[in-house]
Amino acid sequence: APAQVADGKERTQISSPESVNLNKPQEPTSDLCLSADVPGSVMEEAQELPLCSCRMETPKSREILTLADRKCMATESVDGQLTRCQGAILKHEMMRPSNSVQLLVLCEDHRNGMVKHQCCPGCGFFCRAGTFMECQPDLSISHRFHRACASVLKGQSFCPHCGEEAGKAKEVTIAKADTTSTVPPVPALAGRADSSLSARSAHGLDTAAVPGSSRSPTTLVGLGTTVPPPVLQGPPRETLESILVALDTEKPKKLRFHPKQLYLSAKQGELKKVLLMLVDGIDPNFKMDSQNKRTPLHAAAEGGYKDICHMLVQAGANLDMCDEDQRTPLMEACENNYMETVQYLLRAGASDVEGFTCLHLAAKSGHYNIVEHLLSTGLININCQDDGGWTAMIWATEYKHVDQVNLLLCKGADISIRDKEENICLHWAAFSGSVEIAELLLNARCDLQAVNIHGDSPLHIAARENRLECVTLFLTRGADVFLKNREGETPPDCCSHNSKAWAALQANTRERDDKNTRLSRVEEKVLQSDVALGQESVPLPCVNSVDSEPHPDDYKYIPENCVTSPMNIDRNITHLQYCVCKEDCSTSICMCGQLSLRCWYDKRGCLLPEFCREEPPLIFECNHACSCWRTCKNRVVQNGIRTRLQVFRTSKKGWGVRAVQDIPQGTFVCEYVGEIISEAEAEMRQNDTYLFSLDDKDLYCIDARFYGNISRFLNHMCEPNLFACRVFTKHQDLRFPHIAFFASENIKAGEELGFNYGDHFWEVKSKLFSCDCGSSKCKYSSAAMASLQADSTPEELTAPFFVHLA
Ligand SMILES: C[S@@+](CC[C@H](N)C(=O)[O-])C[C@H]1O[C@@H](n2cnc3c(N)ncnc32)[C@H](O)[C@@H]1O
Repeated sequence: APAQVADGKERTQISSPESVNLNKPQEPTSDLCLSADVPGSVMEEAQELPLCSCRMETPKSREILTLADRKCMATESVDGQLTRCQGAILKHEMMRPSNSVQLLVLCEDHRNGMVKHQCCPGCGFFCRAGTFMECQPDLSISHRFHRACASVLKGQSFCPHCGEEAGKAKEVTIAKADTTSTVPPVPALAGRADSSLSARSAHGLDTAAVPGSSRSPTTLVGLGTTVPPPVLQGPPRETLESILVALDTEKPKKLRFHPKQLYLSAKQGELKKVLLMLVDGIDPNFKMDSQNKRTPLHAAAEGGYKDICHMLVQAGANLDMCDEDQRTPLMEACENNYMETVQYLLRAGASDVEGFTCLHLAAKSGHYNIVEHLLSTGLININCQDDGGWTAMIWATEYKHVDQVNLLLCKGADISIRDKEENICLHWAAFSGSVEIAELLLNARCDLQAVNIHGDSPLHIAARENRLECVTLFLTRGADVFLKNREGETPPDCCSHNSKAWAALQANTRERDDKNTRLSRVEEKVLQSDVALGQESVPLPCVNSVDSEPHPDDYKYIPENCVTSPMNIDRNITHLQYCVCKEDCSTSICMCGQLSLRCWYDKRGCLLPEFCREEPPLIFECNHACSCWRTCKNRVVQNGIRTRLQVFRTSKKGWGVRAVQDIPQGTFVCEYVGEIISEAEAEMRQNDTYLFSLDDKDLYCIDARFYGNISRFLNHMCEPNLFACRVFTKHQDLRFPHIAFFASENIKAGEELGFNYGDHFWEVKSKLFSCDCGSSKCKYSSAAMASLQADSTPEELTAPFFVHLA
């Protein structure tokens, strides 16, 4: 059942469709600015306030020296105008103001400036003339940086040298100093990136330019572009690919960044940093061990940073790399509803994985547009099943995404596909209680009678989950309320008795029972005109309108108890109490009232209203030692069956007995007749189905298995309409009373007759079957007995039981 299936199913809680819409993440656009608007948790994890490294030296690097042509690599920025120093180098140790810019070999003048914090840690350019910010933590030091290069954390700006609040820094302007040589302005990276992207667009890829590409070089500098000067001396329109290739050959061997930073920057949408790191040679396919071996492309796709995805792909990121959860970057974008990123990745050649696919994820997450787009590519199999056998239709159904179910139906999804436990999507609609989806599926001819490996139909599931609307829908569509699963449970057995679903199922069961009864009257077959073969005062027919079972003939009908071995019943007439009434024991002079022969019957032969049914007294009827007439009113049970009864085939309990006429309360209906045997004999009998104990100590009992009358067909009822009394007639041997059944209420013609078999019977038998009396107060249905079963010992299963007087 989905309850069972669902236990095995990976069940990540997701937001409801409503909350998904409300909280729908906006597709972010990458920006060259540091991502101060990245959610706090991500930032905290990733970003620490940087402190400058202006006073650190790094040993010389031969490659850099070659690149720098042994000239100072310092760049002065004066109000956006960049100039290169190119002064002579005395010391080869390299310096830089922060680890986010390239290491530089510097002339003595700039080495001094660096140590005095005159180089901006954000962009790596010197601030020695023009307008810039100055933070002065004490009188002896001043830290210079560009306003736009301030460190940003949680929306607050700080001095990138010391971390002081930038608010405390002041803007200073210093007159333009002489420069040793002037170089042309640094060409904008965006110009090259543009051409690179256009080159890709020729191959059908996204033509989106690097954000900020419209900015002027000055603005870029102001924002702190950190592309190192040597690289920027190339032709202004070269492609990104050529930059990367060039850098790959020219880059210093020692990397300036840890590969983890690429992942974190990709995750935070820091395009500029990503670019810088890629240029610096960081492996775009680096796998984060602490993040399930996810790659930067996973991180960028998860955040919907399409441009970063593009950069990573350009730099060689593998589109179909799976993390430890077998998730691809495309799946990340799908799950988080980033349509543009999904479109980009698909166009870039991303493919879906086997098993749990993007389509499953999008269907589960309720992203209609993504599902629609995935299907529109024609690359995705709409019916693909994941490792639980679940299809996108099943996921959308379980998570109640009605629109998606509709979409999948329109696109031809197969609704008969079974998962690993053989549930179809209608089981899942029942499980989640989505009546709207259930109706859509039924209208699409989904099989209402389909059962899973547990034998559960969708109605079983809806009942178990107390999904009233689904229960009602299924019942109106003709679901079988009597269908038993592998545990022998019908749908009503699956739900708790105070649930609304149970009430609905019960009402339906009765309705169907009534209908069956009405129909049965028409189609009923009379199998035997009289099971008693004329031995009773009234004929007792046997009918069947349920199945093809012939009338029961594996017993001998007897109208009175019999013995098969001597019981030594005391039949001595002198041992009898008797009355001396001269008439019919109804006159005022009747003495029976003073004897134990007290008459409990009214003149119709019914028990008097004051008769205690809960603890019935022994009834002594008048006998052949009495002086009253044979027709006296204290003789009822000994006169045998007078009520019109019928043996009939029930739908679930084998044979039963019903009234053919209305029976007033207190009427004697029939006696439990059979073979009187001892307890020892009963112990040896294999079949204990028809045993009825004659006393509380189980010394003797009646077995109606081989010899019996119509009472052997009376079934158990939790709300019985018969009750049993011990009655003495021709003998008064207290060990061997007659067991007589009287009507405990007014009974209508057609009603089944039954008595309460008692707790002892069900304690033993509930391990083998449950009660099908159908009463709303049933104590022994499978559900009600589940707890009792746990308490019983296995021996009880084999012990014979006796039906006792309740
Ligand atoms: C004394 S017999 C009653 C007649 C029986 N139905 C037959 O076809 O012979 C008792 C057996 O009937 C069945 N039975 C009686 N009452 C039942 C009930 N409420 N629910 C399920 N089975 C019942 C059980 O198999 C029980 O062992």
